[in-house]
Amino acid sequence: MASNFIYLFISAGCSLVAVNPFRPIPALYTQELMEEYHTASCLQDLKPHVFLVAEETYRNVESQIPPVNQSVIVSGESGAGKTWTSRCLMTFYATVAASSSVPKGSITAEKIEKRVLDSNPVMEAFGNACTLRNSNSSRFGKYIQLQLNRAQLLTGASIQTFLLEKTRVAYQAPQERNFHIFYQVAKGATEVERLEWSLPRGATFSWLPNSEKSLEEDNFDVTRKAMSHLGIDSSMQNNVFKILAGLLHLGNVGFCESEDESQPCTLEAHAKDSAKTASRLLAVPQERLVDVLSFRRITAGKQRQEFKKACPKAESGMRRDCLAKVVYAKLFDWLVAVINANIYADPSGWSNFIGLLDVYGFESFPENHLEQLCINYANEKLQQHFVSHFLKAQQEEYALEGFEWSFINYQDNQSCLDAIEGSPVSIFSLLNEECRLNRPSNTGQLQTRIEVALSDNRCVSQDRFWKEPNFIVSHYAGNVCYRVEGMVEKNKDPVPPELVLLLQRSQDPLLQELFPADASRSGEDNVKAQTKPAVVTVVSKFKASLEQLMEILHSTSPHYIRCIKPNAECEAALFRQEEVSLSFLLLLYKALKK
Ligand SMILES: Nc1ncnc2c1ncn2[C@@H]1O[C@H](COP(=O)(O)OP(=O)(O)OP(=O)(O)O)[C@@H](O)[C@H]1O
Repeated sequence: MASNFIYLFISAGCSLVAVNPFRPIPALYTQELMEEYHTASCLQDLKPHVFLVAEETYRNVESQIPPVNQSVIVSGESGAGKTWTSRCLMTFYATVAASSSVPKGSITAEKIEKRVLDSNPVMEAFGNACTLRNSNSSRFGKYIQLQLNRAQLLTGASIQTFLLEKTRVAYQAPQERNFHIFYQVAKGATEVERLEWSLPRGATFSWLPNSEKSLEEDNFDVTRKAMSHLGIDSSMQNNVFKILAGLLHLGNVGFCESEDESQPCTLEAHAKDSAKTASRLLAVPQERLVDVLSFRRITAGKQRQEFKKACPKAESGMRRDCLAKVVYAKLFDWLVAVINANIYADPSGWSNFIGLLDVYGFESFPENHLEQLCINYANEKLQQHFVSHFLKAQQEEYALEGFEWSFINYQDNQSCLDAIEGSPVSIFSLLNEECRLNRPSNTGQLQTRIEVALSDNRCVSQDRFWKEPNFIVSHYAGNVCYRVEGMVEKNKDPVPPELVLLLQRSQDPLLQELFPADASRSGEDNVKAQTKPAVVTVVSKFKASLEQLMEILHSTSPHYIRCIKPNAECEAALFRQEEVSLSFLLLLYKALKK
């Protein structure tokens, strides 16, 4: 890694491999180099580079040979450089697609490119966090469609996001941090804002761990400026930050164990002030806030009478966390919608697109939950897509060069996908059934059901030495053992209706927009009406959005950029053969089992 060589091609340009140098190499990303790739008469003569993929896709659109629309699928493990690579691609398109052909006096193209690029710092502030593996790790998947008109100019864009890791709002693993935006607000607020949001310097918040780490990402000004460019004015921004400050205070609302089960838990001594501030910032009555955290509503009998039951300490804590998660998730979706509204181009204004997909890589931790199952399922889907195109490109290359070859009869990962999402029975269908039956979840029983129902599928097994109920899925990238405990609850992702009602009645204009009251029903009726919601589970939603994405990808001409992390420590110029070769092994051979 002494040189600046970090890119190489495999398989007839079908896939670019990008090795993360973990140090800035400005010479690799200059305007001049961009220009060189953009104006080259023969792209084949140029060195592999992310700009080469960008230019190739751009020219493919210009050539109008079907499929005209292009997609660039950027993959790799956490910290491998996906976000960096996606940013490079966006910068390239924003530069070349807004070049000389813009008519004098027209600022539309420039405006749109600026907005598209400004979506990055905003999305990263709200959706990225410092983890053990990457100090700016994307905690959501992103597909951005860059829309081009007949003159090949960028006229608009749209962003689709997947599976935000919202649990991070209320729980951060040791040495990890919450989403960047919380630190930006806490560190960057002005003195006036500090007073307004009750954020004195040096204040401590349980949901703001490791704030002493100073990261480049803790730059509030950059986020604010980008939000302004995206049409979010300063009063709306303040509204957003006020809610975030409210969530930080909510995180400090701790409960004491109650000695009498029939009585609610009391607030910890210092938590009273936090509850007061949180309720002020979220514009909800303090007693109501404490009440919904301390009591569960139960409706029973023919008359659907409502009872209140005091929650034990752990449940009150869970309700507090749930409140924060639902607010943050809605806020994130709202932000994406606002960004989309500001970068959107009317369909009559564009004819083709280049889509960039930046999704979380394959995950395997000592303990794996529903989130990892969804992430790894998405990676299986993309792997299947990759393998089919990789082989196609390989065989076309052989044919072109006149090699004699016989068709590779590769074994794809269909049986693994069948195990996860197949019909009539799969892990997803069994999880959904448990949610539908709405019975007290019995993890041992669910493990047995998975074991029996999928006994014919060689991709599913159990770790019999682990006493917790589990199942192992043999993914293309390796075996992952998933913990059954908590999966059904996470799949339901329930939000107690009284929490929603609290937010619907907030006096805060943004919360009112995020949680509109059901106009057909009033007051307490709402609680009863919402006690039996139709269950749309997490896996069903995720599967549906992924299928929609795959449909788009299948309709485009795909290009792959596989980002490689050369060492786990994120050290500059350190290339660990054994770690890299493992990545290559996965990349090149695992998919091609004969
Ligand atoms: N081409 C590059 N040149 C210089 N630095 C790079 C390059 N690619 C990545 N990096 C460095 O590596 C870090 C991690 O990259 P990045 O955040 O893009 O990883 P990622 O694959 O998106 O990770 P995650 O899945 O956790 O979001 C970046 O913050 C940057 O410092």
